[in-house]
Amino acid sequence: MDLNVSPLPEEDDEYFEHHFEEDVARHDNTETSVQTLRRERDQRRERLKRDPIDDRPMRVSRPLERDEGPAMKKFKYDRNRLPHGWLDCPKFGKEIGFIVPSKVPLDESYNDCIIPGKRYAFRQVYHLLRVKNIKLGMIVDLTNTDRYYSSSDFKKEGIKYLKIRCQGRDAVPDNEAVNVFVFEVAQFICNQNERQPRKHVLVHCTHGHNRTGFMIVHYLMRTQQASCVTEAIQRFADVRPPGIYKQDYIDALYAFYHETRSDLIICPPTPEWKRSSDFDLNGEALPEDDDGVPYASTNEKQENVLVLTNDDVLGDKIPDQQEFQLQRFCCDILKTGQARHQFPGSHPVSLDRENLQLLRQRYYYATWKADGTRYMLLLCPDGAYLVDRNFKFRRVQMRFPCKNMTELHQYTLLDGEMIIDTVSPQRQERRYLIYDLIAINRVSLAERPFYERWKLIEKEVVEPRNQERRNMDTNGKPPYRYDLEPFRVRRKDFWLLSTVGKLLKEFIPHLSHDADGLVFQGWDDPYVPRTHQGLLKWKYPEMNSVDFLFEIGEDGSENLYLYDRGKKRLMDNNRVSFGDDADPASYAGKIVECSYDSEENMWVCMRVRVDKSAPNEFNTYRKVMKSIKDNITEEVLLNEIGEIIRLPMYADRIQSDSRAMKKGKPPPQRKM
Ligand SMILES: Nc1nc2c(ncn2[C@@H]2O[C@H](COP(=O)(O)OP(=O)(O)OP(=O)(O)O)[C@@H](O)[C@H]2O)c(=O)[nH]1
Repeated sequence: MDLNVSPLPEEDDEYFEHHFEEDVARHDNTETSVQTLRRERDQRRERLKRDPIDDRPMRVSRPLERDEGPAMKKFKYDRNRLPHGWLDCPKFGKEIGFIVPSKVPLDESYNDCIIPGKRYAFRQVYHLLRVKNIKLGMIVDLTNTDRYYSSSDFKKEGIKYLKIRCQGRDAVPDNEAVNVFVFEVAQFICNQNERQPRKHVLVHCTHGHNRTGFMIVHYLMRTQQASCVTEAIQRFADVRPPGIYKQDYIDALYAFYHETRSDLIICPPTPEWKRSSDFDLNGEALPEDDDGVPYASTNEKQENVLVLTNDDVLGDKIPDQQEFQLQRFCCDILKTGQARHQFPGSHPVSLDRENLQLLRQRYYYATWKADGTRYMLLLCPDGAYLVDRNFKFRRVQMRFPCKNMTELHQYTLLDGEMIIDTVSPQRQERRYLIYDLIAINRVSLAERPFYERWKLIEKEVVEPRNQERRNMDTNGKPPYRYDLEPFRVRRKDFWLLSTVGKLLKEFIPHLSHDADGLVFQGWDDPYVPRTHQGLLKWKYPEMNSVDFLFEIGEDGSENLYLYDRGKKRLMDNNRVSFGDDADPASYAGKIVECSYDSEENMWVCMRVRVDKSAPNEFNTYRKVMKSIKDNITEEVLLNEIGEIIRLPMYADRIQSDSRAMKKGKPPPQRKM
């Protein structure tokens, strides 16, 4: 079938005038009716200007002729056609909390096509809700077009209007759109003055079933008004029968929340009012989305990503305002004051001859320096948020029950490294290695000694997940599938200094992920945000590195920059090599991590840091250079540690720690 869908803009005005005259001729010629008709004509014209693509007529069942004739007029008049099945689709459902699911209200310009009893514009919405004693405070429009009504009057009425364009049909709303929906609706409902009557949120797509139901199910899940997907889908179906009637949407919800599909949920058949209109005259489904907008098929299977990398972007973007709130929480808990845009995570300094003395003065444990991507992880009841080094948050669908096993964590803040374990040549697993716990359920632990925080990681975070998983396994089919989460979670191990030799020679070479050195962690230290002079990192000398900004000057010069108190600083006399075949121009504007080649007296680019947007501070560079010059080799380090552990202060504490471990407390050493 030849579908001609191109709008004919040059003929629009003529078309509107023609129909205006026809309409006037059909009505009595009173001033009011002419005025009403003129207003309707102008509204149609406005809508077309606003949304020329979406408003064009698409559903034509025969080829168009280029001449002006009755067929053309009929075709053009279709631009005000009703959405398929709209007329007989029930207007709105019962409230679910403070949300009312609805079909799209169509403004007065559609009145020609709707007999009075069936009209459903915002005038009718206000009236019908008033009868039910419901006050409307917010409208969420999930349609993919602006052709149904104008939103310009809502502000005057004191109603918040939110447009989230969702294509519909085969494509479920994307994860970012869901994040916006849940955040905005929750903000609106929760921030209302409790002493005043609560206002409701009207959510509509075209018919108020699939996209609307999908969003509401997400909302119920994330606000914990439903304990599982089955319950949420059922609750929506109860208030807006028959609920979601697209199998793909139901499957996507189960998949998103990592739940096994329940046999209790059977996808209802397409309602009668929709079915009859889903086919064209030839009985074929038309290639349109639910709003009559052509859509690109999303059925093409996404390529399976076979190789995991540390640069993969994990999780989904969240609204800026939500990000700001979460940033504020982290800064408040760590008391980092005004600098809210800066990542507040603790950062170690390089080991050199000077700070090596700290190992003698304070009690340290050691761990391998896992080489993946640094994230803090903020656990909220509505999901978990990965916090990267740029202090950007992305939502991941993870489950973190509390120790009491009935609630989920509410603002628990972790710190750790995301690594990729190569389990076998064919199998990789992403794993988050937690090495610190900064807050539990909004209570800061930052002042508590490290060893307490470290113990609590297992008790409060890891063990409840494992226990729930075991319980589910013994109860039969688990509704929640931990194995489908985007990464696994484990506490990172720390060892007595006396085992550093073993750590370097036996443990690190057999690790199933990359490691680039050691971290020395003060066992009694509080959590220190940003640079922590007492937290020490030792890197294999060839891995000591600096992150530069690389740029090519107008004269073709290759320049390395650092930051010096926030300003770009050119590092004169520092040269970089990218390898024989590499084109330096392809690195321009990027942050490059470089190691130092002492023989050639130049930097060697190891990789591009896509996780960082700024180079190292000059101060960091100075420390790295010092540690390169000091050249603390494995041998120097082990000799030094050999002496330290014989010091009385260390020997005593090592003994008491070892005794404590033997008394049934889990030893920190564990095979991976
Ligand atoms: N504190 C701590 N950090 C660890 C541990 N294991 C791995 N790391 C990582 O080590 C990083 C610090 O080492 P750096 O070599 O400075 O890491 P980097 O990402 O290259 O940082 P820059 O050189 O400053 O850009 C931390 O940000 C963590 O990502 C650990 O057990 N404890």
